[in-house]
Amino acid sequence: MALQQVLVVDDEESLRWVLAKALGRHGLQVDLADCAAAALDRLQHKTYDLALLDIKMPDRSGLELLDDIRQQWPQLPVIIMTAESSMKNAIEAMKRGAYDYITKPFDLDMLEALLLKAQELVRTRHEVERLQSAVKEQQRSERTLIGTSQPMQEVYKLLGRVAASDITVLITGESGTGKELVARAVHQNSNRLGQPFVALNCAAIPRELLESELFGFEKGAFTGAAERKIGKFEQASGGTIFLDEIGDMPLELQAKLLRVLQEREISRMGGNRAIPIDVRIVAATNQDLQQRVATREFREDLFYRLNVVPIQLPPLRQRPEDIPLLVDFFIQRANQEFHTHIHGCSAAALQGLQNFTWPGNVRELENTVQRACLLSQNQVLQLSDFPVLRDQSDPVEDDGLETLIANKLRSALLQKEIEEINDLYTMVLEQMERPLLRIVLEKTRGNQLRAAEVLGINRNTLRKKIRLLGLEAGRNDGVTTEPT
Ligand SMILES: Nc1ncnc2c1ncn2[C@@H]1O[C@H](COP(=O)(O)OP(=O)(O)OP(=O)(O)O)[C@@H](O)[C@H]1O
Repeated sequence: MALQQVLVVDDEESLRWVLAKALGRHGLQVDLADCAAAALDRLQHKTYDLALLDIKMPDRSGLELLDDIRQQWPQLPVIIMTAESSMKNAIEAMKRGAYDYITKPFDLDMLEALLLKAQELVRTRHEVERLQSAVKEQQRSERTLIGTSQPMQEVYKLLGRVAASDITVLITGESGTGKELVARAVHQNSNRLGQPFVALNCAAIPRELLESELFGFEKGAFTGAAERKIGKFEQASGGTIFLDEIGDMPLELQAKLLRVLQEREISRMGGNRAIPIDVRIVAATNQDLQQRVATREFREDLFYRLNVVPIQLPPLRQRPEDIPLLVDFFIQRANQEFHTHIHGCSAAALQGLQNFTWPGNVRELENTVQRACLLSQNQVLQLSDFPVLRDQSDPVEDDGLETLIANKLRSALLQKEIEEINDLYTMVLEQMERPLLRIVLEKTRGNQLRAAEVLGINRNTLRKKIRLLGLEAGRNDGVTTEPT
C-alpha cells in the first residue's frame, strides 16, 4: 500500500493552496485544515497516511497538536513545517515524535525528497504489518486438518477446487467438526495468503455489539463512542473474514450483510461514507440454515448468497477410521506443549475411542486425549485413562455390551431433533426387545425353553412376546418356534 491520503494543516491560505497543488501532482489526495481543531475533526473521520503541520496556528500550536496525534494516532507520520528562524521548534518537534521537519520557505524539491522518504516509511510499515500478520497466520495454520477417511477426502477435494477463487463458502457441520480449521485452510490455499484472516463468532457477541464489531463506528456514533473504531470487515481488508455461527446473526444484520455481499462496500455506524471492501467471506454454522429459512429466522436471499459453495463436514462418528491418526496427532501435540512422554494408546483404548460417538466431535476427542496425557501414569494410554469411555462400560462387566448399546443409541438420538421424539422410553425398550429375542432365539435354534432360560424370563412371557412382536416361525426372520 502506498502513500495516498495527506492532511495539510496551515493557517496560511496561500501555503495550503501551493501544497495542495504540489502534492496533488504526485497523485496524492490532499485534505486541508486551517487550524488544530479542524485538523482533529478531519483525523477523526478519515485515515491519513501522512500529516503536514504548521507550528504556528491561531487556536493551538502545532506542537500541541503533534502531542494529540502521537497519542491518538501513533502510527501517523507527521512532518512539521517551521520558520527557518526557529530551529528550537524543529528540535522540539523531533523530540516529541515528529517524523521529520521542513523549514519555511521551502522549495518544492525539498518537499519532494521528504515525500519520497515518507512514502518509503509508509510502505515499510505496511509491509511489516503484513508480515506480522502472515507470521501469526502461519503459526495458527500449524493446526492442520488431520484425517484420511473418504468423507474427509471429499472435503479436501472441494476445498482444493474452491480455495483459489474468491467464491463465498458456507461450511456446515456439528460443533467441533473443524469448521474454523477448514475456513483457515480456504484462506491459506487462496491468493489472499499473507493478508489478514479475521474470525468473528456471531453467537459469542451480544446482539447489540455485533453490528459495530462487523462494521466499526465513527466517533460519536452513539453514547460511549469516544473514538472511531474500525470493524472486522475493514480489518480483514485484502484477506478473508470468517463469520462463524452465522445462523445466529439477527435478521436486521442479515439485511446489512446481504448488502455488503451485493455492493462490496460497508459504512461505519454513524458514518455517511461508503467504504469499498475487498474481502472474501467464509461463513459457518452448525444449524440447519434451510430449516431456519423455512421458519423465517434466516433470510432466504442471504442463504443463497452464502451457500454458493457448501462444504459439509462429517461428524467424527461417521469417520472412526480417522480416530487413530487424530489420537496420535493430539498425543504428539500434548507431548510438545506439556512436555509429557506418552508413547501411544493401547489397542483396547483405541477401540473404545473408535466406538464412542463423540457428540462434541474432534474438539471433544482433542480435550479427552489431552487430559489423558496430562493425568495418566502410563506411557501407553489405557482404557482406564479415558473416564468418558469407562463411565459407559462400568455397570456391565467388562464385555462392553452397554457401551455398544449406548453408543448406538447416542448416535441414533443425536441425529434427531428433540422435538421429533415422543414416548422415548417405551420406544427404545421395544426396539431393543425385538432384536434381543430374535438373536437369542437364533442362538438357541428356536428352542423357547432354552431361550427363556438365557433371557431369564418366564417361558409363557417369552411366548407372548414372540407373538406380540411378530417373531413366530414362517415370518422369514430365521426364527422357529418349537411345537407346543
Ligand atoms: N480434522 C482435524 N484435524 C485436527 N484437528 C481438528 C480437526 N478438526 C477439528 N480439529 C480441532 O478441534 C477443535 C475444534 O475445531 P474447530 O474450532 O475448527 O471446530 P468448529 O466446527 O468450528 O466448532 P464450533 O462449531 O464449535 O465453532 C480445534 O482445536 C481444532 O484444532
